Amino acid sequence: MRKIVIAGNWKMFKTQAESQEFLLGFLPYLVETPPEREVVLCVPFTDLSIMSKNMHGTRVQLGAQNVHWEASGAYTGEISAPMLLEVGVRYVVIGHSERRQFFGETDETVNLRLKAAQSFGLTPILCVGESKQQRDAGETESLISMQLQKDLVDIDQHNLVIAYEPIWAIGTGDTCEAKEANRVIGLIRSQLSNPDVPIQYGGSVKPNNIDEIMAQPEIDGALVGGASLEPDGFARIVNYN
Ligand SMILES: O=C(CO)COP(=O)(O)O
Repeated sequence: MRKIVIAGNWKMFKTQAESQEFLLGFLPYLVETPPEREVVLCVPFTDLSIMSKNMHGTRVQLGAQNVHWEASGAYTGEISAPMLLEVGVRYVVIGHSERRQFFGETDETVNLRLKAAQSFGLTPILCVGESKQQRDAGETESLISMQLQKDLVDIDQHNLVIAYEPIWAIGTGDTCEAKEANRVIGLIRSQLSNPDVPIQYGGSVKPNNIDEIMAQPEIDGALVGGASLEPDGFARIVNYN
């Protein structure tokens, strides 16, 4: 049985005060969430500590949005795995397309970050996916295969989540058709040594499309951006039918 993981990625949204207001609205809905679903909130670094304290004893797991590959060192502006562990982080998003696009992340640094996260016991959520241009050029399959090949060198596939996030579907309202997401995710699975790795879909996941997405046999969860910022909407996603 593959694990279901529904994760919110808040990106660069919510101050500490706003994060606490979210929790107050969101936590009560979890009484309806089937116990086998893992619920994760990947929040800005500055929210981690207070979220950790106030999520203690709940079923929500804490996630970060990036991690450096060294445990410590002269890396201004970076955060290491031991620092995340100390504040209660369990998951970390790695290789998000926004990191690759705006902050120069390469498959090589993504691989280093994955290794560091795993060596400290964090579960990475590795993001892969093609741009519109790559899709239109018929390069979706080859691009994703290459990302997986490079990103997963020496990675333990028993402590890993993968998110298929087509870049053209992120923040656009232009969701990848559920059947197409299912097809690509099946393809990703066929390239893994462990076929039980949970593989999420991400890109304009909303309360009104989550049921169809989660009805697909290959899709094991969602990585949710904009719709995870609002307690009622994210609760509807977590409590999909
Ligand atoms: O990038 C995403 C999650 O990591 C998806 O963002 P949206 O859900 O806002 O499209």
